[in-house]
Amino acid sequence: MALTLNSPSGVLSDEEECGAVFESTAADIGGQTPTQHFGGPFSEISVISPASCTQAPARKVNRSSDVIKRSSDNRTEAMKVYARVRPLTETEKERGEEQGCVSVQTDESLLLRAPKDSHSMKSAERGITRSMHKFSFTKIFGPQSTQQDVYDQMMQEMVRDVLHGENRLLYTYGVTNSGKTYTIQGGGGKAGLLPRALMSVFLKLSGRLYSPMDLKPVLCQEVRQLTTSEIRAEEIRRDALLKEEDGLNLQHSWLRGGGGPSSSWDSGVDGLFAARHIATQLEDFDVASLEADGLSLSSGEEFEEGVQVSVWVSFYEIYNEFLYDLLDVPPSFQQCKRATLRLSDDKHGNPYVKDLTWIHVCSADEAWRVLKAGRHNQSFASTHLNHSSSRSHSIFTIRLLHIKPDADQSHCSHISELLVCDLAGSERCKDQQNGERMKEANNINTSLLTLGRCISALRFNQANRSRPPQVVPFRDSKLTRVLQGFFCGRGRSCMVVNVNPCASTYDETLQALKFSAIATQLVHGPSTKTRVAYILSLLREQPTQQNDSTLREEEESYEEGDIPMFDPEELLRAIDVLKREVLRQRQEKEAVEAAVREQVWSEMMEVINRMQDDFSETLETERALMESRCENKINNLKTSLKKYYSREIEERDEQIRQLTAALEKKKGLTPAPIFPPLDNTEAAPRRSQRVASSHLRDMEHTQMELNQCRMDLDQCQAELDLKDKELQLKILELKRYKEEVTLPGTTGALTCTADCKLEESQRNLRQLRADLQSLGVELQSGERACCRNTDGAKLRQALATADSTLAKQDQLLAELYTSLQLVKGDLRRKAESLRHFQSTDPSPLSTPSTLGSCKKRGCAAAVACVENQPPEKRPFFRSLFPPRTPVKMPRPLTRQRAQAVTPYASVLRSRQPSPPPSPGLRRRRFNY
Ligand SMILES: Nc1ncnc2c1ncn2[C@@H]1O[C@H](COP(=O)(O)OP(=O)(O)OP(=O)(O)O)[C@@H](O)[C@H]1O
Repeated sequence: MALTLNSPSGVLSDEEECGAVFESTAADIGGQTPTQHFGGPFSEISVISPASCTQAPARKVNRSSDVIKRSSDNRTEAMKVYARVRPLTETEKERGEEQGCVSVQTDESLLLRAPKDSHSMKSAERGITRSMHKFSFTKIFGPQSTQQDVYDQMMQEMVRDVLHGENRLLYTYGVTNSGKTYTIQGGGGKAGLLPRALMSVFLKLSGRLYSPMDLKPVLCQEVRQLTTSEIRAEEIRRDALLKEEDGLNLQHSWLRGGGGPSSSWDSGVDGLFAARHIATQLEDFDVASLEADGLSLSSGEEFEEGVQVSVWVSFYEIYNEFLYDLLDVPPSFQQCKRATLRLSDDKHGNPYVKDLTWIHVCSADEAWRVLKAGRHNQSFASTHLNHSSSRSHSIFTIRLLHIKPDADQSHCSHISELLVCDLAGSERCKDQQNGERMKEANNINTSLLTLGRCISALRFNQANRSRPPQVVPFRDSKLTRVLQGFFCGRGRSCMVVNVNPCASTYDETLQALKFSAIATQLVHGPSTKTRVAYILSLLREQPTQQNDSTLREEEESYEEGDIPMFDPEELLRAIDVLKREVLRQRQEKEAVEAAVREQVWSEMMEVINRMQDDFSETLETERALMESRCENKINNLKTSLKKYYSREIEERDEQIRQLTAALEKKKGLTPAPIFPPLDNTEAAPRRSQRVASSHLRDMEHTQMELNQCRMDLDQCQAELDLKDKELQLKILELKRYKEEVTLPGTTGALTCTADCKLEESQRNLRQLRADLQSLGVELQSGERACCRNTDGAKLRQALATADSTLAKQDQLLAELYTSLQLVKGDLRRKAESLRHFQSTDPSPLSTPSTLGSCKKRGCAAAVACVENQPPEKRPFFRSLFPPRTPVKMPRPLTRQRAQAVTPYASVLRSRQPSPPPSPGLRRRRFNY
């Protein structure tokens, strides 16, 4: 059972990160399909060289945007990897190679099943690997796909891009005998991609071909102006090559007829020979008969007005890690040693094949004949898998010089090229019986392995941009050095994986597909013209009238690494470019910084919001807790206050009831309860109601106290009236005493009675004063309590009236005392005269009783000496607080007796024992 995996290759958008599948195994053994993803943005693949070519030293190449109207290189694109499965031949079917090990499931999905005798199946049976593998590609061409299908869906776009001035690379990869050469060049009467591309190019360039040979490509991608002699030499070279190709065709025909010896030449390395007669597989089909592809490139539409294109081709091979020029015609077909080519770097670091032969071609037929001539020089060998197996990597290049013809001197404005690389097939070395073939296989595998390592390193660097980059081993093989530019931004590449469906080559096919899976991870970055190589390309010497020798010297100087002198204008241009680059990079960094800041800000806001929510929750919990605690405290306080005030009110009500009872008892009435007993079972009112009722109760209480004070005052007034009456009576009694004293017989008795009455009056007065003092204290507190009430003024008025009354009474008493003193003095005189009279004339009046009474009078006189002082006139309230001098009481009144004396005293006593209110209570009562 096969599982469908992600389709990675070629379907990544520009902005997508590479999440492609490397390979997958499936499921017939019950394992879950493992996928390997490679992340990381592939914004660019290369920074080494610019996408477009460097400029020729000999000509001032205007690479302005008017030439390149279409620039698809300004965006990233995943590397396109195609797969092509060739059909099985009848022979292979007879050998039993058809075991269904390769099957195309969809246009993008290829399934490999390990055949029973394969190494993979053995490993799968041991549980090491899986028996099924599934691969995804940009597009899969099955066995029924024609060359035209492959060209239309794969090559056509590349040709168009090259015509538009871009660089493209097409290379085939696969095991030997898988159809690589067939795909590139064709076979069996079917033209491959290359002849079709040539045909397409020349069809599109019809009417725009630049026929003179005066401009020739040199170095990596530069142009040199040829002299007339050089042009002649180039013409001779081309004609010779075409003639050779014609001759080879004749020889080929003769050879195909079975006559003549096969020619071979020394490849130049260790006496290896390439079997030249094998190079007869390329069909001699007529490229001119090829149909024009669907690519519409109407004249004048895609090119700038006046621009013409000069087409040059080159063909070389990498054989056993040596480069051979396939267009360098040997002097004869005799055995000779081929010259090897050198790989060099220009001053910008771009590798190029030194002394490579470039042939100017004016038609597809000429180009095709050149290719065929070169192919006759290519190294082939007959292996046990392929009787005409390519033993080298062949690279055919079509280079287009975009030229603006000028009356004086034409100049090249742009160069683009198409590289078509037919790689040698990988194979097992142990299968090779021949030592040469084994060495070839080793070198082929080594170079292909290096290509795989380079792609892996590039993929790693793209996927892990934050980590230190891996060194890409381009220099480990000639093949990777030649192709390096296309992996580093010079242009885009396209890979065709040819699949041999034979069961016997299953293991090698699997390895090739795994390698291609790595390649699908690569992304081509934008080839900006602000890269280092491009900027350096601007810093070149201004071409002057350089002749050939100068150019040759210059070319040599590049190899020697000499530093040329730069033109000031070019330097200024380079500075402008650098400024723009700095600006661009700054904008990029700012965009990245803004994105990072945005991300950090959003994350911080998330954290802050979370913290805020947590704090709010905690705050809410704390608030609820505090509220419940405060509620409990308030309830407790309410309960305790309620109890306290209930007790307080009950006590006061009790006191009031007692006072009322005492008052009513005095008045002879039945007491009625003023306040009903507090009902504790009532529902507790609300706090505001409680406060209001508390205030009301306090007001009522104060009102009651005022009423009580008023009653006390009335009582005092009544007592004072009573005292006044008693004083009037006493005055009358004193008058009577006077009258009695004037009578000798009754003087003593009257005096004693007057003394007694006087003493009693004095005692009553003292008691009255003490009571008034207590009343004053009470009134002061009542006055403070009632200072805000309207009744306070009345109370104060009443008190002032009482004060004046008492002052009058004091004055009256003083006058009474004075009168009494006079009476006493008169009595004493009378007593003296009486004693004198008795001593001279004893009389019955001198009885012991009389003496006793005299003694009593003497005592009374002594007491009178002390007490009969005139009372000090003081204000009433000051008199209420006399100095605490002990008063000598003739008959001291006990407290109980004082209480029992008058009801007013009992009223005062009832107000004494009340405990002082607590400060809180006092505040509560008065502070509102
Ligand atoms: N799509 C195809 N349709 C028909 N025949 C094909 C196809 N592909 C390959 N062949 C045939 O298979 C044989 C081998 O093809 P080819 O020589 O191109 O393989 P190769 O991969 O280039 O081998 P090597 O790497 O050894 O050079 C040829 O005879 C070719 O005609």
